[in-house]
Amino acid sequence: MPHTAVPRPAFPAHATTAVAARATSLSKVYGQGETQVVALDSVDVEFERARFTAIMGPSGSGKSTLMHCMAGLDSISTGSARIGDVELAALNDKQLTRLRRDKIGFIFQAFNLLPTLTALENITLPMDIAGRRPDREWVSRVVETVGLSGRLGHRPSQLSGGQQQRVAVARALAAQPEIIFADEPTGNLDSRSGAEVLGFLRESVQAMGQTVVMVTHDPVAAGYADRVIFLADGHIVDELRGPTADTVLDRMRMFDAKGRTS
Ligand SMILES: Nc1ncnc2c1ncn2[C@@H]1O[C@H](COP(=O)(O)OP(=O)(O)OP(=O)(O)O)[C@@H](O)[C@H]1O
Repeated sequence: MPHTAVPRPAFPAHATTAVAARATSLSKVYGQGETQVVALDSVDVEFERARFTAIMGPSGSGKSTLMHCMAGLDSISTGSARIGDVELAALNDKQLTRLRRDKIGFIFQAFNLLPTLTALENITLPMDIAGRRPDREWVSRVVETVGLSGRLGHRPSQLSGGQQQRVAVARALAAQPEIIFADEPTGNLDSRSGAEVLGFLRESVQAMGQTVVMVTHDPVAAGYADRVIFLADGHIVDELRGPTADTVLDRMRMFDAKGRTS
């Protein structure tokens, strides 16, 4: 389906790149000596702009580590992690904080909303902190897309889990980040609310040209993505384009069978 071109603000240096984020020979080692764990072992991956990528793999395979390293939440050991053309390892703490604030959106399993603020205040909070004036038209479009129009004055405690997660999705989308990283964003939701949230993420990619990278264990969630990459033992072992829940499940079964026979 064609993507609607949406004017994007602020980051002309990246506007021509088709890749929103890239890892090259990225390794991450925790600890030293006997307790050393190689969480990522020379990973090469590109996250294409205006695409929805899911990261899957067994527990401990390195999914969260990859996401945290790419999002500048964790340092890398060797190799390279870039957002657009920016090499994360070259930034000092202050620059990294600014990059995360200005260019990256986060959606976590816990919604991380501030209880004393309304839904709308939560949505615009990152921009308020950054001293950026929210683009009202854009925020309205996001709010409408995620179906929150009638709930903007509510505080998180007055919203259902699904609605709270939609606020978290809207908060990530409203600032028009270069890339959104989502860690099990539907893990705490019932299947209907989860489907809604995934539908909104899908819509944000398709209609708004957003780039989304999502860690998930759920083949149904991965079926909303354009592409699934599979991690095992800190390596990317496979990828699937145009996945469906069934093809993802088949691929996972294949890995399980291999794991049992090898
Ligand atoms: N801070 C840390 N210190 C030491 N080891 C760590 C740390 N964080 C992660 N690890 C190890 O790195 C490996 C990869 O962990 P990671 O959390 O990335 O896996 P995951 O695929 O996200 O797992 P899960 O699906 O269970 O969340 C694991 O062996 C884990 O124990």
